[in-house]
This record gives sequence, C-alpha cells and structure tokens, in this order.
Amino acid sequence: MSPKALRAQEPSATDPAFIRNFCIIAHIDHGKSTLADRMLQMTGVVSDRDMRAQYLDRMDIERERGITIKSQAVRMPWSQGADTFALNMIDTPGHVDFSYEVSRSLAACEGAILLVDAAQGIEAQTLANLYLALENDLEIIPVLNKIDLPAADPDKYAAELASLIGGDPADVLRVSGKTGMGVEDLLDRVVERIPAPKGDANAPTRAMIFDSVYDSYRGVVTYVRMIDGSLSPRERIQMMSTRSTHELLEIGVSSPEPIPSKGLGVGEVGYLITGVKDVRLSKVGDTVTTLKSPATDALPGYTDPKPMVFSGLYPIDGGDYPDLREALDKLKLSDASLNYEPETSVALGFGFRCGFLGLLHLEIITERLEREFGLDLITTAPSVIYEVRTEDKKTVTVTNPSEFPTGKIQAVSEPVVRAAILAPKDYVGTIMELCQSRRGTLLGMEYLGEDRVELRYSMPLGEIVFDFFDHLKSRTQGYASLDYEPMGEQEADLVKVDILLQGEQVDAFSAIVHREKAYAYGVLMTERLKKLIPRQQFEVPIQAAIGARIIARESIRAMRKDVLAKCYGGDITRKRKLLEKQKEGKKRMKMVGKVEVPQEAFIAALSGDTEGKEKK
Ligand SMILES: Nc1nc2c(ncn2[C@@H]2O[C@H](COP(=O)(O)OP(=O)(O)OP(=O)(O)O)[C@@H](O)[C@H]2O)c(=O)[nH]1
Repeated sequence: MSPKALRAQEPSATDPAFIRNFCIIAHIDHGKSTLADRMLQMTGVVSDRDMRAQYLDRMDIERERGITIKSQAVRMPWSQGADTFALNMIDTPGHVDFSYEVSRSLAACEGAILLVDAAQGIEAQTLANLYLALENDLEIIPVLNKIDLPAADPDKYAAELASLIGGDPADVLRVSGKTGMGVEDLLDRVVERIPAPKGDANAPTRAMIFDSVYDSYRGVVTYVRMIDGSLSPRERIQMMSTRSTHELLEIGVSSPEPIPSKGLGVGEVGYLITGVKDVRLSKVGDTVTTLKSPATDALPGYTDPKPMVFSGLYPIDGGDYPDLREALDKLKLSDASLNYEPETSVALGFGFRCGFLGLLHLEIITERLEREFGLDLITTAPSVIYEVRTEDKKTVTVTNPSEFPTGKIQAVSEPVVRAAILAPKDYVGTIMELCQSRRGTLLGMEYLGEDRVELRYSMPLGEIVFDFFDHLKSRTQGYASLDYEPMGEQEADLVKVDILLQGEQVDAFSAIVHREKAYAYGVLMTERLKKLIPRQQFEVPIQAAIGARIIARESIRAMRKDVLAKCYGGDITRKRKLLEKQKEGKKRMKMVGKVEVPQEAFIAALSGDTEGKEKK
C-alpha cells in the first residue's frame, strides 16, 4: 500500500473544496478497469489481500469478457500535504452500445482521464468519448497506459494525443495500470487539475440520478451526484419527474463496498436506498429533492436510450415460455434499456420481440438468459426500425419483417448512423470497399499522426447490425475500430423478401433488404435451407419472393424409399428401434404446412452470415 494512502483518512465533513469527481474514458481494452483496480489498491480502499482483477466489474459476464457494462462509482481518499481529498471515480463502459451510460457518468464529473494504450494509439471510441467529455465541459487529463509493454511507443502517441487535444506532449502522463508505475502521479494530477464541484449548500436539495441498479437483497440502489443542498437518512425524498415520494432507508458512499453515512452534501457522489423494487421508479436522469423544501426546477435530464436493434427471442422448448417471461421481467429490473413484448411465429411458436441498444447488448442479454436462467433460445436475425408509408397515406413502424405492410408502398425510411472507423492507412482500400458494399457514403477522411486514418461514413444502421464489425475486423486483421451514432433517417428502396416452403411462408426467415440485395438474400436462404431440411415423402419447393414475385427457387426431392424398407424380414426389434428413433427425432420437428423442419435447421439457417460465409 502506498505511504500516502496510509495517511489518508475519510475526509471530515464534506467540504466541496476537497472533493474531486472524475471518470476514466478510453477505448475498449485500453486498460480502464485495470487502472481503476490499481487506484483502489494505492488509495487503500481495497486491501492487497481482497484485491481481485477488475474489482468494479461485478457481473460474471463482465469479468469473463473483460468488458464493463454497468458504470460504478467509488470513493477513494488521497492525501496531499496535510489535506485529504475524496476522489470519486466513476467507471464507464467503453463499448459503443453503452455510450449512453458514458454520457450519464460524464455529467456527474468535473474532469476525465483520457486513457490511451501506448502500444495502440487513439481509437474510434477514444475520439467519441473525448467529444462527449468536451461537450460536458470536462477538464481532460491525457494519459498513456501500458507503458510496460515492449511494443509501447509513448513518444509517438504522446505527440498524437497532444495534437488531438492541444497542449504539450510532455504533459501527457505515462502509466502502467498493471505495474502501478506512474499511478500516484496521476492521482496527484487529478487533485491539482480537476476543479472542485460547485453548488449551493443552502438551496433546496437537488441530486442527479446517474445510475440505478437492482440488488436482490437491498432492492434498488440509486447512485446520485449531489448538486445543491444535502440529504440525510430517514428524510422523505421526492423524484421530480414522477412526483413519487420515498423514505431514505439508507444513504452512503461506495468505497467500493457500501458505507452508510450520516449525510451527503454538495458535490458528493453516493447511493440511496428506499426499498423500491423496480428501477423504473428510480429513473436515471431524474432529479431527487426533499419533501421538506422541494426544489422547483429539475436538473437537465438525459435522453432515454432508445432501442436500435430488434430481435425475436424464442425458447427452443416451447414449455419454457413462462420461464422466459419471468427471466425477462427480472432482467428488466436492472436494465431499464431492455424492451420486450410477446410475439408469435408460425415457425418458432411463442416468444418475445426484444429491443436492444445494439448487437453487443443483444448478445449479453441472450447470454445472461441462457446462463443465469438456464434457458435455451433461438434469436431471429436482428432488425432495425423502419417507417413504411403506404399509398393510402398510412405510416407503419416496422421492427419485425412480418409487420411490413402488404399493399402498395410509397416509401420506406431506415435509420442512418454516422460511423467513424480508425485504422492504419494500409487498410483504407479494403475498408472503403466494405463500406461501399454496405451502402455507405464517405463523409470525410483524416490522418491522425503518420499512419492512422479516420474514415467517416454515413451508413444505414441495418447494414451495420448484421455482421459489419466482424467483416471490418477480419479485413483489417483486427486493427480497425468502429464507433457510430444515430444521424436520422433516409428513404431507401427496401423490400421484404419472404421465404416459402411448399407455398407456406416461414415468418422467421423474412427479411427487409435493399432491392439490389434481395436476389442474393433469396438465393442464399433457399440454398441454405435445401441443405438443412431433410427429404420428405413428397417434393418440397423452397422459394424466395418479393410479394407475389418469386425471385429464387430450389427444391428438395421426394424421398424414394421408406425407412423400413431395408429392414426386410422379420427382425421386429430392429424395426421397433428404428421407429422409436424416428419418433424421438420428430419431437424436435416443427411443422410448416405439411413439411417437417428440424429445429436445428431454423437455428442453423438463422445463425449464418449474410454474405454467404458461415460463422464458426
Ligand atoms: N501490459 C499491460 N497490460 C495491461 C495494462 N493495463 C491493462 N492491461 C491489459 O489489457 C487488457 C484490457 O484491460 P481492461 O482493464 O480490462 O480494459 P478496459 O479498458 O477496462 O476494458 P473495458 O472495460 O471493456 O472497456 C487486459 O488484458 C489487461 O490485463 C498495463 O498497464 N500493461
């Protein structure tokens, strides 16, 4: 433990002059969580014995995948001379899907550590997060991490960082979250550079909710940043947007385990427990005030995160449907950004249409459902939100291809994003080719330093959600990084392609695609299904169609012999075994009209890649 930390004690009352609120912003994997771990250790809030990697990442999935999903706040004491400061660090996720969590955390801080891997340099999310921090008027401390790596090139990247934010490359701190080198200097710099919070201690209380987490023992734990006034235990509080009132059962600070306190004053970051069981009653972005002297104006809130990607979730075993509903209800308690409503599919039975912030969010939710709730699921191809205007002047919002109107269509609009891709300059050609094949329009291109290029594209979100990131990574040997933000809608020539088995539409395979790609999608799906569906007693045509027009066709030839034909003679046990085996197989069959389709065929057909290359 550092000698400085030994001197450190809990700050007495909480004079805002001795508080520093900051966050660490970085591209994914640049070492934010590791640096946070070192800070916890060096300030003595976590003893060496209790230390475990990525202390703040509490979810199993977070730890296994090494990513941070939910932001966490932690208070650390740090001494300078005779003064002890309370440093409130708010950990933020680095992935694009969770950028709304980043903006929430930023609004609770006065400064940010901009952390860049000294062997990688600036990446797409470094820029995206830096812009968010600058929009919030935060003081930026530029830092290069992982300087212990042999491949680190701190001189080069210090110059890159300094030219990005202005300033002297010599001012860029160099640290290693792994060895702890430079971390004490960094904590000193946080105290020196980041402004103390400002607020009015005598004004009516206003605290901003920046996170709300469901805890199965304590109910909802709400994280707040105090702006004006104060809060104390047993006080009655009011949530300004819903006007709902609650009693404060406990308030305190996380250090990083919860420590109850007698009060929270101006500039402090802490938690509240009121006994409510639903995070929706403690809405992120809402303002907390007291009933005794309520504030009149709420603090500016955050915009609610909107789901961008939709997918159907179906239990493989239809009997698990009630369990799936219960599991989603439980997840919703801790993840207000998850949306779902029941839907049925001819092919897949009963399930839910779910809205997610992005593909990673989708993956995490399905993985949690499978792991924490033991469910086996099929997810349908992800879709975005389309607005379809019909000739009779109606507008239909479509999140599922099956909702696509059948009559005459006047126009279809789709969401568009501004995508920023950063990569070494040698890959520019292959990236441009990929973006063009995904209907991207180049908005601009800029060199950052000698060999890194930032390409900016406007691109339909629907083209990104499929497998764009996988392709980008494989074309650039993993060197490219991607960030995107919504930039509105555009009209496009989009059509719904249906897949029919013996004339019956299989809803799970319908897709909304650009007219130019409709034929390729039709051919791909019909060929794939031909391989996956076993022969039946009769010939089965597989067709792809736009409305009534067939655009691709394959057929599965009829089975010639029956299964028992080879069991001629009297061996009854063999015959029975064969029939039983067949019966067993039938259980996992779904009927589409008269055609028996094995469950696995649906899963395999849905998990393939749109460009014809199967996923590993
Ligand atoms: N050599 C070296 N490796 C480091 C250092 N800091 C982090 N790493 C490694 O880099 C990887 C990513 O580190 P994390 O701390 O999980 O990265 P992160 O930025 O928190 O990632 P997200 O939470 O997903 O945004 C891990 O394998 C760490 O062990 C460092 O200073 N030196």
